[in-house]
Order: sequence, then C-alpha cells, then structure tokens
Amino acid sequence: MAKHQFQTEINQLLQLMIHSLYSNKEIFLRELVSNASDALDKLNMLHLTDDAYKGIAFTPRVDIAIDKEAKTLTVSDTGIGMNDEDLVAHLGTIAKSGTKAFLENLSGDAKKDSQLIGQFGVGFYAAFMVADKIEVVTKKAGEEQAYKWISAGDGEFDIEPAEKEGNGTSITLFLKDEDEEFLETYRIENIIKKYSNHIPFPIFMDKENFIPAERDDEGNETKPSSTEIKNEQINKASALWTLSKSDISDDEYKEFYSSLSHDSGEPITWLHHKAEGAIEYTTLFYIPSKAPMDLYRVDYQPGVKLYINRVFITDDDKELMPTYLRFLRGVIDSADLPLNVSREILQSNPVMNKIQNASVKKVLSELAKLKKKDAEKYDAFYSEFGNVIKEGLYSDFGNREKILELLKFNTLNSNEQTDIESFVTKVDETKKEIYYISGKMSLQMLKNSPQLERFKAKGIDVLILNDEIDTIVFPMVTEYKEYKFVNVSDAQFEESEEEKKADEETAKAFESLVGAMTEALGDKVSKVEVTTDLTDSPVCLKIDKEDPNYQMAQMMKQMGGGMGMEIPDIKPILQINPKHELLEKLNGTSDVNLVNDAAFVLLDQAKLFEGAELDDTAGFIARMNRIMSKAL
Ligand SMILES: Nc1ncnc2c1ncn2[C@@H]1O[C@H](COP(=O)(O)OP(=O)(O)OP(=O)(O)O)[C@@H](O)[C@H]1O
Repeated sequence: MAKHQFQTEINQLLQLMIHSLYSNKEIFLRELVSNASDALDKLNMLHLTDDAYKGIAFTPRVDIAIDKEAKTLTVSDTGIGMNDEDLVAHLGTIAKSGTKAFLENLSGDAKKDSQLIGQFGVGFYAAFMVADKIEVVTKKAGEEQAYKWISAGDGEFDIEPAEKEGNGTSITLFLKDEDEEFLETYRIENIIKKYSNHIPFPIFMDKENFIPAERDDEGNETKPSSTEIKNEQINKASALWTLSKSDISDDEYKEFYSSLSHDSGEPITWLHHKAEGAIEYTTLFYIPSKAPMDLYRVDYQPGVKLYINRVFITDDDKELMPTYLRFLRGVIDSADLPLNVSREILQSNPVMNKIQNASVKKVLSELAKLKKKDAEKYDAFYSEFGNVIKEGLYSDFGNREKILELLKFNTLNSNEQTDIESFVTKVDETKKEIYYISGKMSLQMLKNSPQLERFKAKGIDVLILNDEIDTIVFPMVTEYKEYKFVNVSDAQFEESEEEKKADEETAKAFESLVGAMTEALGDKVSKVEVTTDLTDSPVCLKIDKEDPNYQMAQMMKQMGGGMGMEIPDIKPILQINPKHELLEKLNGTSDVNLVNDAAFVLLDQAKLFEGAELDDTAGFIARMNRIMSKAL
C-alpha cells in the first residue's frame, strides 16, 4: 500500500467541506455523476476515433448502489477509468486554475466563504461533505491492472492494486451518521432527476417497488403485500440540447446549466439555437449571473463543450469561442464535423469556422435583444461582463459595430448612462464626430478634466471612458457607422477670422510670460503655449502626437511593452489659459521668482488633474508656501 499526501490546496478545500460550509450538500452527487459522464464521454470519443480502443466494448452506463447496512453509497461508471498515476494526479492535486483562484479568494470568514463556494464547483472532493471515508476502485480502459484509492479526507490517501472487472470507476462513500438521508432511494432519485436528468448516459439504480396485498372477493388477504426490487433507469438520458425548445421547461434548462457549469446560482439567460440548412448544428449557451473566478486569468477554463453528433470532443478548447465571450457556458453540437478532428484541424476547419462566426453573431444579437427587452437583466449581465465584452473591440474587428452597440457609456452632459445608438443622434451631423475622453480615474474626476472645458462651454456631449480597459481599447476604435471617434485633445473646432485674429493678439500679449515659464520649467515640458480651449482652469496638459518620443512609445506599447527597452519619456505641452485671473496677474508681474514658482505649481496642478502623481511633493509644498506667504 502506498501512502500519499494531498496537495496543500486540497487539504484547504477538504477542511472547508468537512466543516460543512456548503448549505447544499446534495450537490456532491451531481459532481460524482458529472465526473462519471465525463469519463464516459472520453471513452466514447476514443472508441470512435482511436484504433487502439476499437476492441473495447463500450456499454455506457452509470450505476448507483445503496447498502443500508454498510451505510454506503456507490456511484459506478463504465468510462475511461484511471491508473495509479492518474489517481495521484487527479485525486491528489488540483490542476485547475479556477479552483486555485477560488482558494486564493477565501477570506477565512465562514459566511463569506460559503457564499463563494456556492458559486463554484468543487468536484470530487464535495463527496467528503457527506462521507468520512471514500474508496475509489478503478481500471483504465485498455490496461490490465485495477487500483483502489482510499482516503478519510484527513490529509492523505492510499493507493493499492485491486481487482475489478471491466474498465471504469466505482466510487464508494462511507456516509457520515448525520447524512444517512442519502441511503434513501427516493432521495437519490430526486437528486438525480434534479441535476442529472439530461446527462447523455443512462443512470440505473435498484428501486423498491411496493406490491399491494392481493385479496379475494370477500376482502381476505390471499397474498401479503411485498416489495420488489427492480433495477431501473432513473434519468431521461437525453442530451438536453437535442430536444426541441418547446419540450424543455425553464427548470430543466436551469438544472442542465448547474450540471454543466457546477454553478449553484441561476444563469441570467440562455440561448438555444438549432441551425438547419447547409450546415446543421445546435448551440445552447448560458450567461452566468456571476463571473467565474478565473475570468481574468490567462489560464482560464473555457466553458463551452464541443460535441460532434452528441459525442463529446472537448471542453478545453479556448478557440471554440472568442476570448471576449469566455464567460459563456454551454454546448456546440454538430453532425457536420469529422469525428476524428484534431485541435489544429478544428481551428482551420471551414465548417467549424462557420459555426463559430454564426454563433458569435447569434450571441451578440441575442444580447442586443436582451438590452432592448429587459433592462434589469441586461444591467446584471453588463455589470459582470461589460468589461470583458469590450475586449472584443480590438480582437473582433468584424463585429466591432455590434459590440459597440452593446456598451453602456457615461457622458459629460448626463448622469444617466447611454448607448452609442442614442449618443450619435445628438452629434453634429455636419462633423459626425464622437468625442471621448479616457483615463483610469473616478468618473467625477474625469468629468472635471480641464480638457473638457471647451466642450462644456459649447454644450457638446462627450463619452467619458474611465475604466482601465477603455484606455487600452478606445484608441483603437476609429469609427462607428459613418461617425468618427475623436479624442477630446484632438478635436478641432473652426474659428472665425476675427477669433483667429484675437487669439493671435492674446498669444502676443503673453509672449514674455510664456518665455519665462518655458525657461523656468526647462526639460519638464516640451513647451508652454497659450490656449483658448480652457474656460475655468488656469492650465492643462496636452500630448503632442507628432512628438517622436510619443510615437515611439505607442509603437513599443503595441509591440507588447518594449521588450526590455526603456519606453521614452514623453514631455507634455503645458497650455495656459489667458482669460484666467491667475494668468492675467502673472502676466503683469515683474517678480521673476514668483513666475518661477507659479510655473512649477501650475504644472503640478495640471498633472494632478490628469490623475498623475507629483515627482517632487516637497518642492510643490515649498513653492505653494512661498506663493501663499507673498499673498498674505
Ligand atoms: N469517474 C471518474 N472516472 C475517471 N476519471 C475521474 C472520475 N472522477 C474523477 N476523475 C478524474 O479526476 C479529476 C478531478 O475530478 P474533479 O471532480 O475534482 O474535478 P473536475 O471534474 O476536473 O472539475 P469539475 O468537477 O469542477 O468540472 C477529473 O478531471 C478526472 O480526470
């Protein structure tokens, strides 16, 4: 017998289970049956596609056996099975990033953690909620030796050689005294019907049928009542997505979702679509109500399973759906793909590409419908996944317009969010420009940016994009229909001849102040210039897009961060507002030291407005204090 230690994370998970954080213990059975179904799926595929498995009989079934005396519940399958190495790898360590992310998120607060765990599938280990010992006897398809895995969930497990007829896995739970309810057939049957009715394989169980007493005409008992034990199939075993929509109740859709996603919450909505015509396929997609733990991890677990004519092919292919739709859970099934597809072939397979493209369009159009029809549900979806959808703006050029239409925008002139379709109804039809400002800071702070003052003065509305992802994707969005996206700092408004003349005169009047400030600031700025764009603020910063350093930095960012080279420092232009009292006064002073101090303080305040940090806080304070003492 070989003793093994569980990986630390598993011990953590087990502790959580055993202390019964789960309010919903019965889901352990869903997890075991779903593993059995996965094991049958895997063997089914190999059986059909790999010559080495052709000789193995495939009689897919799951059996549940109850032994009331021994207080055991056994779930067996005729699936792929495991050898000793698999047992150590799969029932001793956690490979899935989602599980790790889940464990990292635990707070130690039992109540919060139990809510977290409710959103999350914990797989096989859930069985330790109801069992104080588990025995797994398993034989891998195509191998001779069977193995037994035993653990009391106390940090270690044993593996020893065992005897077993046929391939597959048999998992026996030695139930805790307080969990004897799971020895009742009706209870088990109900749980199976609730969560596993639509796994595509039959589940059998011995059922006790009550046979009433037989009586003669006078009512005398001729044969006493009895119970008959019959082994019966207790689930429908019809892959849910193959049924027609009208035959599926909402509850059945939700239950299938929970068996597919292991999420104990309900989906926000689902889209079930059967395409008929040149290519036939069925898709059933769910939108979860909570983002999966690993949504923002590179090694996230994709949630869409591919079936070819009901034969499971993969649940681990990130290319099945674009990454910006990675929150979807569901199934794609088509009879028009070759069964023995390899992953590489799959990606370049024209049928698969058509299914993918059509599925993406379908999901986007269903989301658009939801947005129009059910604002509450759409808001729930958007607050969880809105930022993920935005990733599609740079990764899915073909659907950019549709993705833009799904987004909700804050705008300068309103406290309510709007969408792009209504926003463009208000833009100047002669210019057809959509102005936006982006920056990772609070909404209010961005709305207060000096860059927006000329828009405020003219009453022009602007999209306020204050999420981090906005600053990455929107510079790449150039248009929506016939409208152009224009960053506020690049917006240009026509001036009349008189206005131009007046501007020139003002610039002249400020020439010497501009010269003095430029000299004071030295290489902190690329230049100081007079602007007529500001109304309330004395100064603001502008980036010169023609600056070679700026262009270099953009190029390096696009190439993925500069590859070890230092990204060049971009010096901003400091714009000053000649109509502001402060600048007017500064223009009239002959106090060189004051101009010097004011130049730095003004530059720093412009930086603060941009949400940037000051390079020299002590210097800033010293200068402020000098200016204040002069004023007192
Ligand atoms: N009945 C079984 N037959 C064959 N392998 C199994 C069986 N049950 C579990 N396994 C193996 O053990 C692994 C771990 O199972 P576990 O339920 O913990 O996680 P999972 O099934 O990968 O994830 P999840 O349950 O969240 O989908 C499985 O991925 C599978 O490789």
